[in-house]
Amino acid sequence: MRGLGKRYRNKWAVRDCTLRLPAGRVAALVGPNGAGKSTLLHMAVGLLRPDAGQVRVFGEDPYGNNAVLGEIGFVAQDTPLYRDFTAAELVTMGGRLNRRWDANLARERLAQLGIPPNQPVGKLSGGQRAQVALALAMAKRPRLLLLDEPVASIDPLARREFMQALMGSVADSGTTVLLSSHLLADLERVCDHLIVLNASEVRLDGAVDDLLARHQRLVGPRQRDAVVPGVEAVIQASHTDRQSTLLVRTGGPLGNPLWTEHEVTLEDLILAYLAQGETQDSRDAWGVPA
Ligand SMILES: Nc1ncnc2c1ncn2[C@@H]1O[C@H](COP(=O)(O)OP(=O)(O)OP(=O)(O)O)[C@@H](O)[C@H]1O
Repeated sequence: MRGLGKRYRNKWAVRDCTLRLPAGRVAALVGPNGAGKSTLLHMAVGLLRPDAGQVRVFGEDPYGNNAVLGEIGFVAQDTPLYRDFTAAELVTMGGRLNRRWDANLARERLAQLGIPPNQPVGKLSGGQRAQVALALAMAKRPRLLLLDEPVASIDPLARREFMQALMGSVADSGTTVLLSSHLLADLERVCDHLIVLNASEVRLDGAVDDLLARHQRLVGPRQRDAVVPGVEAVIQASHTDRQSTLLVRTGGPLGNPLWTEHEVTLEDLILAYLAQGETQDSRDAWGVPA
């Protein structure tokens, strides 16, 4: 994605987004409600046409491009399916519509999950429907798999099982995965790349290991607006009467005797970048003072 943007009327839902997904990895797309995650995914899968910049999938523009769409699996947030079809019929239909179709994979997954094959999917529970949609997306054996909050409605055991299956499929087939989710603990286990989107813009993008190595929590004597040598940016600061705690981006260890350095977790990092959101526009729209 280069300078990618999408506007609804005069408001940018995604603005100036430049990033590259690492092939064969699982990347997490994280952001608060309304940050622009679904809009970004819809542009990547060719369902929305960008208003600025460009997105390329395997070197091609995905918009209306059937050749490249054959390589992409996508499960939208509301897991849309033809509701009158049974899961078994959908598996058969997938075989007619896709070049590489692993019907056995879909059947095995759905059997293991106890999904009834002969009931219209409209009559399944929301979580069961999500399982059917995910099984179909995996059976397509896509080179790129985009999932918009895939596990939000699935129970914890099935969620763990799905994440493991996802990792297994990446390891076996080299699929590149981008998944949006609010469930940070799940992401911590499976994702090796992170993209944080907030207020329409990419705030953080990189390999999880690198990002964790480049951020630290510093605890030291209370200093408002502290300038600590070697710190590139203060992402989040909190203060008590005596002590300041800073989540910072650094080039490496600081070795500053005033500050103790602590490692951060992926969850710390994500929450710190999410907390940076600007709400002034929203306050203005509601006529509520800051
Ligand atoms: N069809 C549309 N028409 C107008 N505005 C839209 C439309 N779809 C999305 N938006 C706006 O674009 C912004 C981004 O929405 P988007 O659905 O991409 O966010 P999201 O990060 O996926 O949110 P969530 O986590 O709640 O699913 C929001 O401000 C939303 O109100």
